[in-house]
Amino acid sequence: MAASRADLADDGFAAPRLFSQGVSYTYDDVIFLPGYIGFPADAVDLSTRLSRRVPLSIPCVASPMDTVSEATMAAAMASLGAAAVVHCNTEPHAQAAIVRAAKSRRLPFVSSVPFFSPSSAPTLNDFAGNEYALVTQHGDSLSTLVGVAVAADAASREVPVSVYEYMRPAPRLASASFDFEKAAAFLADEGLDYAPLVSDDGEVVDLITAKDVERIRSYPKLGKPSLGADGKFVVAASIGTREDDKGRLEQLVKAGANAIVIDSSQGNSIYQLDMIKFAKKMYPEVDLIGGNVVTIAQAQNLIQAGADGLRVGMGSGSICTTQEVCAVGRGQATAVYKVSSYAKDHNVPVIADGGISNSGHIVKALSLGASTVMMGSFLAGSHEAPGTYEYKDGRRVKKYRGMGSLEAMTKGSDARYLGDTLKLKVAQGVVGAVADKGSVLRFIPYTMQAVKQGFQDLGADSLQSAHDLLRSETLRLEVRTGAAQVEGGIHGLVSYEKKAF
Ligand SMILES: NC(=O)C1=CN([C@@H]2O[C@H](COP(=O)(O)OP(=O)(O)OC[C@H]3O[C@@H](n4cnc5c(N)ncnc54)[C@H](O)[C@@H]3O)[C@@H](O)[C@H]2O)C=CC1
Ligand SMILES: O=c1[nH]c(=O)c2[nH+]cn([C@@H]3O[C@H](COP(=O)(O)O)[C@@H](O)[C@H]3O)c2[nH]1
Ligand SMILES: [K+]
Repeated sequence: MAASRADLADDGFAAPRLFSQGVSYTYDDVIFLPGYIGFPADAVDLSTRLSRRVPLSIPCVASPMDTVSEATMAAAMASLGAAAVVHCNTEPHAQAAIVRAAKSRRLPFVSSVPFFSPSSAPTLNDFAGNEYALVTQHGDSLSTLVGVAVAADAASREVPVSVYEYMRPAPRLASASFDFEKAAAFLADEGLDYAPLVSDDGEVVDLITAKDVERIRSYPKLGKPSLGADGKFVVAASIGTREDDKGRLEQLVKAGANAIVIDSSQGNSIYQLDMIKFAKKMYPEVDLIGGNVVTIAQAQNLIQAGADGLRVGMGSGSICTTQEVCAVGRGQATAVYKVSSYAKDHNVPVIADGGISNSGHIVKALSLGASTVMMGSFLAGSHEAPGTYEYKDGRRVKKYRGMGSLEAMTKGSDARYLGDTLKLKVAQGVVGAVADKGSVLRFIPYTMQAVKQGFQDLGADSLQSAHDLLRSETLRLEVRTGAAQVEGGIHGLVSYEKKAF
């Protein structure tokens, strides 16, 4: 006998019913009921939008944090079809330089190769762990390339000598517009171990080595990169809402930032509304992402002011203490669902920001209406995040800190972060460390494969299809009890090894 309509309607809750009970739920609280699989997992299309006019091929965004998003992260994320938002905890010209660096190439990395002038006498330390350095007329990227210095050659001298005594002649130059396959073919065809990359206007942008090629070849094949209308990598950048952020905004737009994120924990402020209106008037061609918001009323104000995207999440971040300190915020599943259900009617994509620690959280965020997820801790242990690895209790870790931590506030955002309005500084974030996760070029593709499998289980072959299932109330979900959450995790084993891929 076929199940009755009433039986079907009673099996699990539709989202509007679940999220209207006065309970703040987060990702782990809820679980989706499976749908019908009518297609292979590989057929799932994860393409999406960061904001109204910025398409991405995968729904991942790196947080605007100084331990997450600088040039290397931005280039790697764009080459994967995702995007990074370059943080603003630095001088405007330095932030703009990061945006420019990431946009000046088509390779999935930015190496921090040092530049020397021919007369300089660097020590091995000056190579900062790099095997090579570029020698240019004036020791900067804008002057003519005259040679390449090899660290081993510097190390073999008893005392530092001028670079020109041992530098090697500059090999044939590769174009900074070469993508990875083209650059790899160039090195192979020319039989080179390394080649400097030079932009169309003659700036020496970087150096690619055969070792880089080998390393990148060991990762999953790169997909469709995120390219803007300018044909360059999509790179976003953040600003604050102070008067001097207007100058920062101008520099970022000039550097080619494809989207601007106004970075605040509580976006529904007169300061942000004024900044959105100003930016939309001055730079109508650049997408503006407002936030953070967690309610429909907040979202409404930002959308009315002209926001092209919304960042959703308050207190959900792993390093975040806002809910504890200020008693405001919302469970992230509820926040994403509520804001998305309003923003969709205005064609404004939602970024689910914070609280992502596994692929299941990504499936949940996207199926609850988000167009992308923004991640801090998930990416901060990667090779591409700023900073160097350290050892803590025998584990290789990288520092990860909240932008509202005392340490980050005193680093640079002092003025913007309370400094000039409040005499007494109170932290809303902590400083910590996260485990080494290897390269984002390796673990993001695996994570996206897991997300595709989740979508397949739901019966959604795209983000749009997941959103349709949600809105038509075909997608069913339930709250998990504490015991159900324990059951859903690994349990009852004496020991185990957890290896995701
Ligand atoms: N997503 C989250 O839950 C949270 C994120 N954060 C992160 O920490 C960093 C700092 O966040 P916030 O403290 O919210 O920064 P914010 O710059 O928005 O606010 C800091 C303080 O400055 C004030 N302010 C801003 N513009 C002003 C102006 N033009 N004139 C006078 N006063 C002004 C604000 O009202 C607030 O009191 C950001 O990177 C943010 O993403 C911090 C807390 C929570
Ligand atoms: O309360 C906070 N205090 C802070 O100091 C802070 N710094 C960042 N953020 C927010 O956390 C997000 C990253 O969260 P995850 O590590 O969970 O991915 C980020 O994307 C931000 O939204 C903060 N929140
Ligand atoms: K938190």
